[in-house]
Amino acid sequence: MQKLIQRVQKANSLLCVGLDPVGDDAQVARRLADVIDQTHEFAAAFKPNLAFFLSRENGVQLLRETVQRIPQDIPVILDGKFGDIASTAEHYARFAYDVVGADAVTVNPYMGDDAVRPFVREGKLVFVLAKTSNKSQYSMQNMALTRGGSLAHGVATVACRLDAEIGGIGLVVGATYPEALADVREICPEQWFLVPGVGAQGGDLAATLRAGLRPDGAGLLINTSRALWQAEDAAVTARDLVAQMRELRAVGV
Ligand SMILES: O=c1ccn([C@@H]2O[C@H](COP(=O)(O)O)[C@@H](O)[C@H]2O)c(=O)[nH]1
Repeated sequence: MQKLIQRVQKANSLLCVGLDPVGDDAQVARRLADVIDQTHEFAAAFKPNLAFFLSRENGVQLLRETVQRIPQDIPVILDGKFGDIASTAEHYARFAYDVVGADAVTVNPYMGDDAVRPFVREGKLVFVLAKTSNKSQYSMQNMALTRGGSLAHGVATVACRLDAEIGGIGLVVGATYPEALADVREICPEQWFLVPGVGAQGGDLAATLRAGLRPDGAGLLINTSRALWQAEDAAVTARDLVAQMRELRAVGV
C-alpha cells in the first residue's frame, strides 16, 4: 500500500500499464521490454495478466523476467483472478509473491473470504473482483440480494469489511459502468480500486474519474492494456492518458 501511494505521488499518475502480451515469442519479449521502458515514467503500476504468460511455453520464466525489468519502486499487480479454497489459495499466493515477485494480485471472491485471506500479507494488496468491465457481468453481478442491493454491492460490502478487519484489500471495478462504479465508491469510500476498461473496451476516462475518485484525488488505478500494447508509440499514448488524468484531477472532474 505504501509503495503504491508513494509511486502515485512520485509519478503524479493513476495509470496502470496492462501487460497482455500477444505475438510470437521473439516479438513478445522485445515488445514487453519496449512497453515497460517506454511507459514506466508514467506508470503508477503495471498489471501483467497471468493468462497471457501461461499460454506460452516458458511463460512463468517470461513473467519473472518481465517483473524484474519493471523498476522496483513501481508496484506490480499480477492479474490472475485467483479463487480457490484456502489451502490451495496459499499456493497461488506463494506463486504470485515468492515466485513471480508481485506486490498485488486480483482474486475472484466467489468462494468466500477464505479464498481471499491467504493473499493478505504485510505490504501486499489484494484486489477483489466486485463489478467487472465485461458485458455479461450483469448475469451474475446484478443478481438481487434478499437484503437489498445487487451481488456486486454485496461483494463490495464484504470486501471493505474484510479490509477493515485485516487490511490490504482493494476492489476491481470496471470503467465501463460508471454508475456502478459510483455505487461501489459509496459502499467503499476509502479503498483502492483497480479499474480496467479504458481503451479497447471503450470506458470513458472522465466519467470514470468522476464516479470513482476519492476526495483526495486518488484511490483509482486506471488500467489500459491493448491500447498500449498496440500503440505505435506507447510512451506517447501513456503520456497523453496521464496528462488527461492530471487535468481532470486538477479541475476536480
Ligand atoms: O473487470 C475486469 C477485470 C480485469 N480485466 C483485465 O484487464 C485487462 C483489460 O485489457 P484492455 O486491453 O485494456 O481491455 C485485461 O487483462 C483483462 O483481463 C478486465 O478487462 N475487466
